[in-house]
Amino acid sequence: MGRKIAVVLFNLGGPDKAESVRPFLKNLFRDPAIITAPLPIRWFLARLISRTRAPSVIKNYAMMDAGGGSPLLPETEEQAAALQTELAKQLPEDEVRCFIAMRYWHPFTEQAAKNVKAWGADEVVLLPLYPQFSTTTTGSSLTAWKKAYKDPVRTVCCYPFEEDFVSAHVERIMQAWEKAGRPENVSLLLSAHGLPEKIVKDGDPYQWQCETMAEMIIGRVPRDWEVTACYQSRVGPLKWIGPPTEEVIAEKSKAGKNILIAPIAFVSEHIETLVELGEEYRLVAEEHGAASYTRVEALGTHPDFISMLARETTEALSMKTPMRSCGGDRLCPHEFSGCPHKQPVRKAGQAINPQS
Ligand SMILES: C=CC1=C(C)c2cc3[nH]c(cc4nc(cc5[nH]c(cc1n2)c(C)c5CCC(=O)O)C(CCC(=O)O)=C4C)c(C)c3C=C
Ligand SMILES: [Fe+2]
Ligand SMILES: [Fe+2]
Repeated sequence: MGRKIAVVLFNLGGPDKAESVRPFLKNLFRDPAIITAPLPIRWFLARLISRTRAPSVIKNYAMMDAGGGSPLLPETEEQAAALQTELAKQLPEDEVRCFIAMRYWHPFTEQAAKNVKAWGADEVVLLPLYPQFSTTTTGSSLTAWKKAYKDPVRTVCCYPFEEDFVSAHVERIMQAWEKAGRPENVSLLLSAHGLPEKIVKDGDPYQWQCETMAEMIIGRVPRDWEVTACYQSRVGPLKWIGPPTEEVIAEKSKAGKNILIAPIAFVSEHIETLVELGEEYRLVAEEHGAASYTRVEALGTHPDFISMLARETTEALSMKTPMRSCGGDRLCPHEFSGCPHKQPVRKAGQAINPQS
């Protein structure tokens, strides 16, 4: 008799309809991983920000073809189904089921934990749909999971340097370039969701992982392309990491470039790709005279991405330690105290090999 293996896919979650936008935002801004202020202040800020932000955000959600809500859940369900099929092939002796655990909207992490328990899993693998580790995303989901599920689990923390993951991105980029008519004078923007600078200064490895991954992509696209890693979706008054995607678009547009823009920290389509990259930033490019503007699609169920997720899962199942990165053990250099691998710690300055 084989094992019952639960693979829990972490994602952010998105409102399912216009009325859910405000409570969804409230959940997000109440999270201490997002706003670090003490509890009463955080709850006050969450109420305030969700109330003031909701009207404009509702308009943006309405621009997508998802009934006033986010397409994130159906997109994640497709990925879960594809991964379950792939894992069934790779682990024919076992029974594998994928569960979705969203952080700020249904199906919530707590519900996913109950479902995993009720199913009677022998093994649980936590697999974030965030390729790069951030304390604000995977870290926050891990905290919520640990509160809800007390039995031992295995965790894949991140996979930003996985060969198939990087090459799937390069394939999507080259396909978009072909579809745009193979223009010359290209400026490729590798855009990731931003973070407040303070979170990175406090040891969050997300920016380092995004930019090291961007270097790997740069090595694989035509040499004459200009490539810039940049950060989108700034929220609130704090200083965020940069350069901001919007500013890079304006600058490259003024120079008459053919802009290709690829999301490198999102693996599915949602408000940040369809509306922000697809609509808002397109207007910025047009306004500043870009020769063309092409949005590269997110990976979705790209077969190489799904088989990479399956491989990470099976590797995690065969490891002696409960936490895995795409490099096996700890990927992040010593200075990133936010890395969830506490042991072993790399010494400062020790070279890393992203592909090892
Ligand atoms: C790479 C993944 C993400 C990081 C890092 C991240 C950090 C982060 N996000 C906010 C605030 C918001 N994010 C919102 C939407 C959103 N964020 C991510 C991913 C990351 N966030 C995704 C996938 C989505 C889309 C969800 C969907 O509904 O489709 C939103 C809601 C939209 C809006 O109001 O603009 C907010 C707010 C902060 C403050 C933050 C780091 C501190
Ligand atoms: Fe976000
Ligand atoms: Fe790490």
